[in-house]
Amino acid sequence: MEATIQSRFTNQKLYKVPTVRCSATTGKAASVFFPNGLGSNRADWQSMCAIINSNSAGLIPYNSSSSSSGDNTKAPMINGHDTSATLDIVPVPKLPRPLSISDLSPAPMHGSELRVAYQGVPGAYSEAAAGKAYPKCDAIPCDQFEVAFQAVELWIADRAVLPVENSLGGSIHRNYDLLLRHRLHIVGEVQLPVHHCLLALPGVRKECLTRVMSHPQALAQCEHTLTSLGLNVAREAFDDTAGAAEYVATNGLRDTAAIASSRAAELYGLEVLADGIQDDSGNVTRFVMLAREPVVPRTDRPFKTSIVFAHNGEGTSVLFKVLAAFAFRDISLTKIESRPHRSQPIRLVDDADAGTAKHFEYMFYIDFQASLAEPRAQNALAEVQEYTSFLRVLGSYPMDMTPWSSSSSSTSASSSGSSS
Ligand SMILES: O=C(O)C(=O)C[C@]1(C(=O)O)C=C[C@@H](O)C=C1
Repeated sequence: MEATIQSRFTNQKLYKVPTVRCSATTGKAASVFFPNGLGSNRADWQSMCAIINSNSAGLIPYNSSSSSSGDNTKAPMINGHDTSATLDIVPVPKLPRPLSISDLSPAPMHGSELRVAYQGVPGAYSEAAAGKAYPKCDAIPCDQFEVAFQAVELWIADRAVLPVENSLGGSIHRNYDLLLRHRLHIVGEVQLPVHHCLLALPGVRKECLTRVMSHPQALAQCEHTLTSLGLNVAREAFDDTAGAAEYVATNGLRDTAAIASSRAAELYGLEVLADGIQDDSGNVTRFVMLAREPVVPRTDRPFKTSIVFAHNGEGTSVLFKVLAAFAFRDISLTKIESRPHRSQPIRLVDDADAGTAKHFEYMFYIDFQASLAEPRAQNALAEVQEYTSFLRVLGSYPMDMTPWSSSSSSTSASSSGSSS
């Protein structure tokens, strides 16, 4: 079966492309031939959109007979999954390319004073968190958490905004480990209600799906809802939610859906098959803001302080003593996390500035509700220092007090479009 792509501006027929349609009876995608296999990366996708827009001959020119010659029964496969052309290709706006370890070249500024690094591509929840933390900032995508740290250290960005915990999936351990390895300071936090959508190419129905891709946290946050929607299909992890949406779009995957935000659907030309698919309507992710310099702690508004400590002596009572140091001063803890740390030594510096490498079994991370400007917090930390071999304050920063309600931020799963 073939169809035409028409110019959006002149209605002139530009190319003919074979289409794929899901069989009404089996729900399986029919095999089709696509003349120029769609590219598998952002550059290919953008240049393809440019080709379509500029009427160049990237696809088979209309009236050409070449599509009917040769083996035209096979769709190109991406990792074993069917791809096909889509008639609903929506050219994506020119999106910034994520920074990577091998390419940390500064992104152009868009007139904003503050550049904020986040992990993922445009449409990721981390981008939304950066916008919530710093409205009107220049959000800079990075392909890994590590790169976001480096971007701030190398003055390519002024801040990084990174997820540390989700109300359903728990801690994002990688960022706890990176907080320890890098020298940045936590200067704030934002809580972001996370409202997931099931996205697919236009015209694709739920019955056609053999795979759902997303960030592992997002897959975990939607596990039960996917099952209740009858989607007992393969799950595939991706670096970030919006990246999964982009991958489905750029590769024309009609048997794969992505879990991502509605903004990702708009950016990558996907349709929302189901809305609010997170297992808990109160799904929230906590992000921290990082900077090269700490904020000056204050007492005129609620502050939180984050610390990390370790102890390499004998005995199990250290943790008990540390917790008591806060309890006796009526300081509430909002988080305690332990991370195994045997393989990486920490360099400890003594009063004579002599460094020694020490191995610790575990690192303990604690967040408590007090400002470092408060004497009770300073006294608690002085006591903690006595019991431990290593103590570092990761930051003392204003708490995110924004009220949000689960009913306004997300709703229970509902299906829309052609998914029924
Ligand atoms: O993939 C994204 O969109 C992200 O911003 C990452 C991330 C995470 O790491 O937890 C952020 C919020 C959601 O919990 C799901 C994924």
